[in-house]
Amino acid sequence: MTSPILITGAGQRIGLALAQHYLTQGQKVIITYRTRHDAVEKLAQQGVTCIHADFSTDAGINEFINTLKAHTQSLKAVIHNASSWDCEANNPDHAKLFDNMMRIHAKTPYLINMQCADLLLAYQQASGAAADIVHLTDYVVETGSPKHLAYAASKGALDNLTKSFSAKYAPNIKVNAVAPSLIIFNEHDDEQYRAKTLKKSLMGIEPGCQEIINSIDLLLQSQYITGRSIPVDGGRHLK
Ligand SMILES: NC(=O)C1=CN([C@@H]2O[C@H](COP(=O)(O)OP(=O)(O)OC[C@H]3O[C@@H](n4cnc5c(N)ncnc54)[C@H](OP(=O)(O)O)[C@@H]3O)[C@@H](O)[C@H]2O)C=CC1
Ligand SMILES: Nc1nc2c(c(=O)[nH]1)N=C([C@H](O)[C@@H](O)CO)CN2
Repeated sequence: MTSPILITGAGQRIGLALAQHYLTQGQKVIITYRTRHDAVEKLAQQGVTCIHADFSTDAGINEFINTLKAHTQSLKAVIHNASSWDCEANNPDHAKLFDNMMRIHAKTPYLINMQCADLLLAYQQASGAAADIVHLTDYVVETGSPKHLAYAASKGALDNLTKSFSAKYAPNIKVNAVAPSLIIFNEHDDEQYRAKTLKKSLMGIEPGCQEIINSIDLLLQSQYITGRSIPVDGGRHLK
């Protein structure tokens, strides 16, 4: 049984780099995308199962889960990558912002993990190896964020779900998190913001997606690590 790896929000940036990495390794890959970027077309041409999913409503989450189950009977891993880095300054309706952050960063992974565990168990029973769930959280789980309060709280909820799901699903499914700080800038980030951000870590670099790929590969290759969060933050906690 060649069980696929599911990566959510893989139409661009880190999720796309992950999809390309596992595709190159000959691994079956399923991705979700919200916007059909050109990169999604290319992934589809390369044999990746690309499922449209908008996790901004409960119905959208449930629709995706039903579509996923129509595409596969097993999963080697689920990588919860889909995310929206929204701030209070740009979202005056704070109640709506809070709901949106919690839905994309906590409710979506929660419902997928609750309703798709059977697919992960099918992989474990066929292979004898534990399946994997990986949550992409954020360094701000440790510190909070005065400019992204709802975002940070929702990533904190996802960090806590890592511990709960690890205990719930062990030993057949391992559940871990990767907690990045700066990995890649956004195109609209100006020079002042980039310079300020680079100074926040000891390493002082924009490391790129390979750092996340390396961290997730470590988790997928382990048969022992579970319930943990790998910080990928350039020593920001010591600055
Ligand atoms: N980039 C960085 O430096 C850092 C990243 N992280 C975390 O790493 C992960 C990947 O980061 P990055 O690649 O920058 O992520 P992006 O900001 O590029 O978002 C990834 C994808 O999530 C999708 N998405 C957003 N909202 C929804 C939704 N409601 N329904 C479905 N899909 C949605 C987006 O779709 P669309 O293409 O339609 O917009 C996008 O393609 C995220 O979890 C992020 O929080 C943490 C710290 C630093
Ligand atoms: N979904 C996203 N989450 C985050 C992003 C991003 O671009 N998309 N970027 C960051 C920053 O790089 C931050 O870690 C450093 O300023 C945080 N989360």
